[in-house]
Amino acid sequence: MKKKIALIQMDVTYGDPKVNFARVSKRVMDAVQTGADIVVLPELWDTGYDLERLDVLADKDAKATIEFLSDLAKELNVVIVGGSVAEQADDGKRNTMLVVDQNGQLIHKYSKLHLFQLMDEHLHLVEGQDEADFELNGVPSAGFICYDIRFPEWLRKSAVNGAKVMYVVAEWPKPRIDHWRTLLQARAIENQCFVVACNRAGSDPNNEFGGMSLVVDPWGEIVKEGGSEEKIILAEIDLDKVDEVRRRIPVFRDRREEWY
Ligand SMILES: O=C(O)CCC(=O)C(=O)O
Repeated sequence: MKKKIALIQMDVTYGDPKVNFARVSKRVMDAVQTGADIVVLPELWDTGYDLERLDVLADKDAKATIEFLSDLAKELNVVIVGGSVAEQADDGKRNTMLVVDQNGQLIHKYSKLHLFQLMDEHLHLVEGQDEADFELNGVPSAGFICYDIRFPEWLRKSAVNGAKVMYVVAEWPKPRIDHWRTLLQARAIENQCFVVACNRAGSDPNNEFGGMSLVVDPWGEIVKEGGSEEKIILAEIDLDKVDEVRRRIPVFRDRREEWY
C-alpha cells in the first residue's frame, strides 16, 4: 500500500496564532495540490515557543484548533497530522498533537510526554499522559513530539505494539540538527518502520531552527529530506516495505524480552 505524505516545513510567527492559522491554511491547500494523502505540520505551529504568554495564547482544550483542522481536512479530503499546539487543559498547559482524518474526525490527541528543560518547557507546561499509538485508515501508527525521540524505549513500545509509521513533529534547533538526523535514522532502523519527521524552519528570539524534515524508510534509507528553508516536502512511502524488512531481519521475533 502506497501513501503520499507532504511535510509542511514552515516558519512560525512567534506568539501570533492568527497569522499562523492563516499560514497553515494556505500551506495545507498547497500541499494538497501536490497530490498528498497525508499532510504533517511541525510542533507548536500556532504559538511557537512563546511559553511566557501561554496564559493568553493557549487554546482551551484545543477546541478552536480541532475545529479548524477538522474543517480543513474535510474540505480538502486529506488527513492532517496536525503537528502540535499549545493547549490550555484543566490541569495546566500542554504541548498537544492532534490528528484528524479526511472526514474531519479527530482520531488522535497526544500531549508531549518528555518536557525539554533546555527550552524551559518544564516551567510552563505539564507532562502528557497519553499513549502515542493510533490507527490511521487501518495503518498502525504512532506520534511523537521533538525531544521524545531521545527516548528510544518510548518509541520501541509503539513498534512492539505494531506501529508501521512513526510521525515526529518538532521545533528542533539548528545547532543540534546532526542529532535530529541521526536519532531519526536510528529509530527507523531499530524499529523497522517508516519515520516521518517534520521540523520547522526560521527562527524565534531565542533559537534558530534547523528544518531538515525527513522521511526515513524501515531500512534506514532517506526517502526525502528538506533543506533548512521553508518548503513542502512530498514523499511517497510503500508500507509493504515494513513487512519486507521485518521478514528479512526478524528483530521482533528475536527479542529476548526476559532479559530486558
Ligand atoms: O532534544 C533536542 O535537542 C531538541 C528538543 C527540542 O527542541 C524540543 O523538544 O522542543
